Amino acid sequence: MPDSPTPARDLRFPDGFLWGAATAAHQIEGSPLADGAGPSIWTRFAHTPGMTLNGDTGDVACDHYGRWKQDVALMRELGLKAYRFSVSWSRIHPEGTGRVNQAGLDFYSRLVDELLANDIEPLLTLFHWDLPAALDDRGGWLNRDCADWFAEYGSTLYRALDGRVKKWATINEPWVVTDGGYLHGALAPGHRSRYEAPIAAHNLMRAHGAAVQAYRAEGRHEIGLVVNIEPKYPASDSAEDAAAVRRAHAYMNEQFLHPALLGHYPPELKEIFGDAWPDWPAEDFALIRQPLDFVGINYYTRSVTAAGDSYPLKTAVVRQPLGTYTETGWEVFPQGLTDLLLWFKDTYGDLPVYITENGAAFFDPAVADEGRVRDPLRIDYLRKHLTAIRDAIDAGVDIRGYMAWSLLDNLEWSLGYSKRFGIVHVNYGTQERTPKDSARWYSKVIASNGRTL
Ligand SMILES: OC[C@@H]1[C@@H](O)[C@H](O)[C@@H](O)c2nc(CNc3ccccc3)cn21
Repeated sequence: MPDSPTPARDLRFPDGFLWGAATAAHQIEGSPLADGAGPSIWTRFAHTPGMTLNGDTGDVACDHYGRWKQDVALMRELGLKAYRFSVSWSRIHPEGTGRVNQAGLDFYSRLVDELLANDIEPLLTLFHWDLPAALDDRGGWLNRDCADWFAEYGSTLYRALDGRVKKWATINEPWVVTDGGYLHGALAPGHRSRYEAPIAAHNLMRAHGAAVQAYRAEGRHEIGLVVNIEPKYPASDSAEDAAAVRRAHAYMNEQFLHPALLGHYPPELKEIFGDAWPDWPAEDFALIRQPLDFVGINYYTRSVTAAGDSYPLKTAVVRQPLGTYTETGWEVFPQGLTDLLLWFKDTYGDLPVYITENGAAFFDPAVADEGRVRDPLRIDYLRKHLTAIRDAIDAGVDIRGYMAWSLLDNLEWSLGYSKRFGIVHVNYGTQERTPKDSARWYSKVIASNGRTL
């Protein structure tokens, strides 16, 4: 008798697995100064000549501020169970603190009600990089008062929305904010200082802790932190490359999760920043380390890492000759997501995890005559990463949901509108939305809870 064929693997995801898609305010809303909103650092940065590709700004973006109702209808048509979005702080507090702009609150209140009316669960991110310009004028994340500013802003939203919003995240990707905005300067506010970066990073985490503390006083549901992490693999078995991996892993993957979940920094950060790494007050870690209900992990790629001359890590990322790369130059490596999730569980325990971002920019064709956008590479990317998540679940990682990045093609920060991550195509001239093949495929995945992967 031939061996029984390998049983087809049941790829079904756990009952109640939360399937959704993600966006961020500055990237889709447009109308940054409408209805009493104050400017953010991204409005200021994008209007500074030379800061963004082609001088692209968020003045119009996807006009979600005007088209939010049709966008929710589109989410409903696609069968999304959840929608991760961020709130523009300066719509709520135009000066960052103090005066509340009711029209700004009303926009998000209407959006949340429309989501709930369409059986879509809102996942709200307080801060997705668009700091009020008025607070940057007061030092921004370099000012220790930012913890109080952020807690005040969070409390304004908790009081207005908690109960309708039951899953909150404080900060999206503190690593990108500090590495891009304070160390290398490619992102707003465009600073380039190895002295400022650790201060901004530490204050972001103090602000995270203060916002969680404020939530425990005002809110009755769940709150977490969202980080971008990626596995670092040595380019060779040399001691130099092993040390480079250790530095790169500490700098990206542990710099924020360690203080938030363990109450201390990895020792490599002092090695990396040297005299630019302050001695932090012990009481800061009691503030930062607040019990969380979940962690959001944004996963895109891995880094094969060698010793090198990058600043300040002294590493190099080694391109893989046989690798597949996306339009943003990121290697497609789904196994890295499984490896990373197993590391997270081993390091931080059984805290629930949401994959709060995963997706890719590929060169998508224009909308074809029959109204289709063929994006097979994106379907392949998403399928492989969902399979990698399934592997991690089978290995015991408590993964509660998946938010595809992104619902819509949108403004890719300094790269402007040059990179399309959406499962829905946006014609920026007409603002027409066209679900890509990946959106249609994802709808079937959601409807079958992963069986049709
Ligand atoms: O780049 C795609 C998305 C971006 O549009 C989101 O706003 C942001 O949350 C986001 N984070 C990453 C993670 N990686 C990253 C690395 C270097 C610079 C910027 C992002 C990718 N993305």
